[in-house]
Amino acid sequence: MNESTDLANLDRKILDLINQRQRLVAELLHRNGESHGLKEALVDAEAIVDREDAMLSSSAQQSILRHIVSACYQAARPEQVAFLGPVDSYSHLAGLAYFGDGMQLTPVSSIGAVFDAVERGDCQYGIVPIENSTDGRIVDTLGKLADGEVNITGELLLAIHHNLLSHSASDKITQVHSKPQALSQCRGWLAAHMPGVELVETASTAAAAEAASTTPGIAAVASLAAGTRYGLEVVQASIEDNRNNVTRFAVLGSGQPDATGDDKTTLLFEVEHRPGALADVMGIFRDCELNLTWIESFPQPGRPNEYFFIVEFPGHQLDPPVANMLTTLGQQTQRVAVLGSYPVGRKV
Ligand SMILES: O=C(O)C(=O)C[C@]1(C(=O)O)C=C[C@@H](O)C=C1
Repeated sequence: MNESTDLANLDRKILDLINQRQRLVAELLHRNGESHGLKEALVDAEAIVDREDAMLSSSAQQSILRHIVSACYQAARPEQVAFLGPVDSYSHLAGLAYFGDGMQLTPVSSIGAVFDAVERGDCQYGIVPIENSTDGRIVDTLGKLADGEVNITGELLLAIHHNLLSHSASDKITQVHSKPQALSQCRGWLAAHMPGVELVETASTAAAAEAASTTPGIAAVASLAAGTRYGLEVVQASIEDNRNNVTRFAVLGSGQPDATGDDKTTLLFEVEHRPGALADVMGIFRDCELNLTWIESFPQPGRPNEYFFIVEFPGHQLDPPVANMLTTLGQQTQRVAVLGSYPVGRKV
């Protein structure tokens, strides 16, 4: 037997095992219904990747397992994830990294449409950017989260490296297209290297790459994957102003994930319009020893000078310190809504 036959035999065994696994998933879903969904299965799969003896890195093992887990679920019970498209947007790349490519990822045309698809039940999950390390919060996402129709069920932190992509050489570029957040993350580089070139806002970075592919003189700020898909040249790679540029994505769904021991909670609250109201709420977090990792204020539509607040802190809403804090907060604020308690996300 030569090495290539050995390898082919191993591959057959791997496929047999995956098929065996798929049948087991189908049986479990038939018996237990919705109680153990894809999201929980992905969390379980991550937890078993801890093999010191393995030659593959733990991130490679995780990525292989994620694809197998999602392909098995997809075959047993097809589910869809809505994302801001077209394909090869950063939201698409985040969806692939989180769910694996066995899952059906469905492009829609705006962040609002991702929420709508999950609310209507057309898609079981959605993935949306929530915060960028250079540019801050993503307003469209926070506005829709405040409606409270869907939950955050997970998160993923994606390293973002932008590229200037075009059919034209840099001295022939007359317009640079991209989503406002992406243009903003590169504003220093664009001011230094493309002075006087018109900046045009698009619905997504991948939509910008599509536009650049059809019109000479247009360049896009987008992912390398989008450049390859649309046959564009890389005029300049890594043009983000901050080398550690990271966007945090929220995974939307209708369920409430169980506690895992390494969770965080995203919370929305509204306080009375009176002196010290916000300080009183901060005192509740202090007394319950909950360390805030994010705080955002957001204007109340149609109520000048009034705001709602979104905060995040470690812990699950069913953990006793968090549950106690929620009871007190409920008594002292006008509105409290847990937007999600979910496992702390990994960075890819
Ligand atoms: O336009 C895209 O490719 C997106 O997925 C959206 C988005 C965003 O709005 O933050 C996501 C990540 C990057 O920060 C830039 C753009």
